[in-house]
Amino acid sequence: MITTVTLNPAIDKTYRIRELKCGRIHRVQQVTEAPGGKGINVAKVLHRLGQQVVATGLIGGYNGQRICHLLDEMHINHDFCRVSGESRLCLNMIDDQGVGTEVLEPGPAISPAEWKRMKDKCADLAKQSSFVVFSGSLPLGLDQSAYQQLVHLVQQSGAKAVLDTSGAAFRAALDACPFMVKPNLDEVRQILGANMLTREEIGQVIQEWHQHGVEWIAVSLGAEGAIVSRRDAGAWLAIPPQIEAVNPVGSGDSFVAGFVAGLAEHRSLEECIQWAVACGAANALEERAGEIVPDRIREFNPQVKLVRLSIT
Ligand SMILES: Nc1ncnc2c1ncn2[C@@H]1O[C@H](COP(=O)(O)OP(=O)(O)OP(=O)(O)O)[C@@H](O)[C@H]1O
Ligand SMILES: O=P(O)(O)OC[C@@]1(O)O[C@H](CO)[C@@H](O)[C@@H]1O
Repeated sequence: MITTVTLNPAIDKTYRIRELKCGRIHRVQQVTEAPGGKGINVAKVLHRLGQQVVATGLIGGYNGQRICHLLDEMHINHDFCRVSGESRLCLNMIDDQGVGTEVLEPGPAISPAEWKRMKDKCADLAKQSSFVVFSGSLPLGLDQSAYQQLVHLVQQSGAKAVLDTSGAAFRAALDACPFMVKPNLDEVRQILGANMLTREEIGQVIQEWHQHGVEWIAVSLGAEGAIVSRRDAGAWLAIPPQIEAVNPVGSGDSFVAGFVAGLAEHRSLEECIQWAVACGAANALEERAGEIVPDRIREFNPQVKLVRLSIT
């Protein structure tokens, strides 16, 4: 079984708007709604790939009920910790040019008792899981060490932790040596406090994280693909097929899902990378995050190019 942990789930709303301008009234052309938050997107893709998955995390209020209802409709197993606050709404407004503008609520405030229940649930689910995937931002009230605590706890029970988050929470979690991390390039820049990064500088960071004990590192680069590195095995630049993206929100989550599905099926290193990149590209063609078409992944998979890099 694979467990996905979303500490800050969301109802993802996508608005199609002709032209977005501050200070104006906008009439929405089309509205779509989906259960979201990064870990929930990972669960949706894993489910589509035929993996046995359970989605957990902290969920509350009417939005929380709605998220559970939407997951039930998709036949996705979930086992969330209920909290007293209201789960958030995340808005993505896409204009006629295809430019997306995201507005993300902070999420509810979590009490120490709610956090304790979350840790207990993670420990229980980890005992039944080969992989536990942690994705997304932290809701209010949680310490920046939240992922560090959870990664430590699940890896103690033998499951492998995969982490996709940003900022201080990411930095702190590195101390617990997650099995895999997947920041995007902006997140790496933010972690290092750098505006620009050369390929060599990305290589140095990857080396540093490997030395820390992280086995797999993927730095995703949007339409340009990803740099993926395995400790003691080297690094690759993976280039996706060129596509006309519809909505790339959730491509990172789809990448993580594809990668973990490959690992769970004991596929080769190259196959895991290609599958992940194909999933990311397939997601970018859908209106809703994580609702990829498996046939499209099979179509894209052989089109993903792998170039060996000499950065590690
Ligand atoms: N426009 C695109 N065309 C082809 N492939 C894409 C495109 N956008 C994303 N991908 C694929 O998906 C992967 C992940 O995308 P990206 O780097 O945007 O992740 P992210 O920023 O973490 O996304 P999110 O946080 O919205 O899930 C990329 O490495 C790439 O392989
Ligand atoms: O605030 P976070 O957790 O960093 O990001 C939340 C979010 O933008 O990420 C997903 C796409 O990756 C969306 O489903 C969701 O709304």
